[in-house]
Amino acid sequence: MTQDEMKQAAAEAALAFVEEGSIVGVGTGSTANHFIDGLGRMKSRIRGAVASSEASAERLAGHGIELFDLNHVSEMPVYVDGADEIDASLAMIKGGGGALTREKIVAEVATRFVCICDETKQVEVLGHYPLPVEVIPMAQALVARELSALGGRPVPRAGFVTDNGNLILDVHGLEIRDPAGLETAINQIPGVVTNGLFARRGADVLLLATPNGVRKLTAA
Ligand SMILES: O=C[C@H](O)[C@H](O)[C@H](O)COP(=O)(O)O
Repeated sequence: MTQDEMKQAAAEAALAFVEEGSIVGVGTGSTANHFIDGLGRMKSRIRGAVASSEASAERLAGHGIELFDLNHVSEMPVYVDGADEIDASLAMIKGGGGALTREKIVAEVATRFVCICDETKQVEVLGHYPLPVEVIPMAQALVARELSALGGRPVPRAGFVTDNGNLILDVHGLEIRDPAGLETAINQIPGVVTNGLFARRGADVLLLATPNGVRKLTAA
């Protein structure tokens, strides 16, 4: 089974978490794309979706799924998205595709966060995958210095601009023993929009695809 087939299997399993007549929170990335395609097949059974990126909005619209402005949505039973790394407590690193800020906003409104991953994303300690930090451009040098002081090696993502018009610093070399603490600490740096740690609000359910099927894990 290829990695992409595993991503698809996790995404298909997440369709069971979609409630009839609801507005669905939709993530970004190659795994979320499989979920969007599945959602397209059941579009008559949902009201619509809130997208976490321009790319996902375009794919959802391509399936004829109605898009809702988050400002007009007060109830969203589920948010479904992939991750770059996930640990046993279901804390994650996200933002490999640069969509971390909108993902965190949409996820916050949802009652339940369902993470869809292939087994390569599961780790004991977060941080091998570089941690993305979205930064307001004029603060880039300041934020880079502060991230270095926290023990990381920030590298600007060359030629990349987020959907919000900002930059991404990918922070290498972190061994993240306290994900919620580091999430808060980085978000305190002036000029940081948000960082890719999803620990204060991690996943509630992990659908982890393996060659032997999809395992369901829930947060303790
Ligand atoms: O910004 C992108 C997101 O956080 C993605 O959910 C994450 O990078 C995982 O992407 P993929 O499903 O393509 O591995």
